[in-house]
Amino acid sequence: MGVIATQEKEVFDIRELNLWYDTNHALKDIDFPIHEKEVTAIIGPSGCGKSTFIKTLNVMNRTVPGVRIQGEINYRGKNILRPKTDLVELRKQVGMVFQQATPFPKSIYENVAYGPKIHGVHKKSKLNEIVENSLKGVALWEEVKDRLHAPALGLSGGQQQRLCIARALATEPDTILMDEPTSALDPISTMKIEELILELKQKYTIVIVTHNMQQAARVSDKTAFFLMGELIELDETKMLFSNPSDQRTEDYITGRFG
Ligand SMILES: Nc1ncnc2c1ncn2[C@@H]1O[C@H](COP(=O)(O)OP(=O)(O)OP(=O)(O)O)[C@@H](O)[C@H]1O
Repeated sequence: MGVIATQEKEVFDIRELNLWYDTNHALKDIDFPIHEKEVTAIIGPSGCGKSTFIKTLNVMNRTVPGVRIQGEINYRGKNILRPKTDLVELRKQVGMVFQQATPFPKSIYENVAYGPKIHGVHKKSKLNEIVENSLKGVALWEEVKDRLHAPALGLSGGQQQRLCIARALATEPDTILMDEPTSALDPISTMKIEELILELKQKYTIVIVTHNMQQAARVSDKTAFFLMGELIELDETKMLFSNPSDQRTEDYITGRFG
């Protein structure tokens, strides 16, 4: 595995993470640091454990029947796999955006205001401010400011995905997890999300699962290559794509399999 010599601040420090779905050993002894205000991309062939890994970062898969998780996921110094972790608070800090944009069947405004309301913000002027700032944060404000109370499901796919990112921003997170956020989008909407990712990393730590190696190369600082549940290589993106240290990484990025 490529070694990263770094003084950067760790947001996640994952140690010997193992996950089984019944007898299927889906994540194997993963050691993985994730650094602040960087974009970390996860690549690898179908079924290698990318989604499983990213979902584990905000403990989304603990309730899947038959799941068993071992090891440590230290987030800002605390092991979030401990049973007493406050998952509502964790997910406020570590937001998630999925492959299919999943707005609630409510207005654009309500989609963004929902999270802050759950966390106790009820003052209308404060909610208005959060909605405006979050939508500006994803470059959607100009497109929707005159129809904030229209149904979110009336937006285009790309707009819906940006709305979902705005919804994640509304709770003032620290980290945003993105599981193939552009795989259902056309090239222009994809480009907008990629531009957004590069802007968001000024303020947030981002982890993105992608099938698309060019996308990983365009948006990420670090790239991790998974294969059959193992983390094969984690390195600076430029290094991983130009001079991988593991033959399996080289075979994958040069299209010999996958
Ligand atoms: N909810 C689940 N229940 C049982 N097994 C699962 C579940 N989710 C994933 N798996 C299994 O875990 C392994 C890793 O799957 P995962 O979805 O994490 O891979 P992936 O790399 O994200 O794949 P893809 O690129 O196709 O989305 C696979 O063998 C898959 O069948």
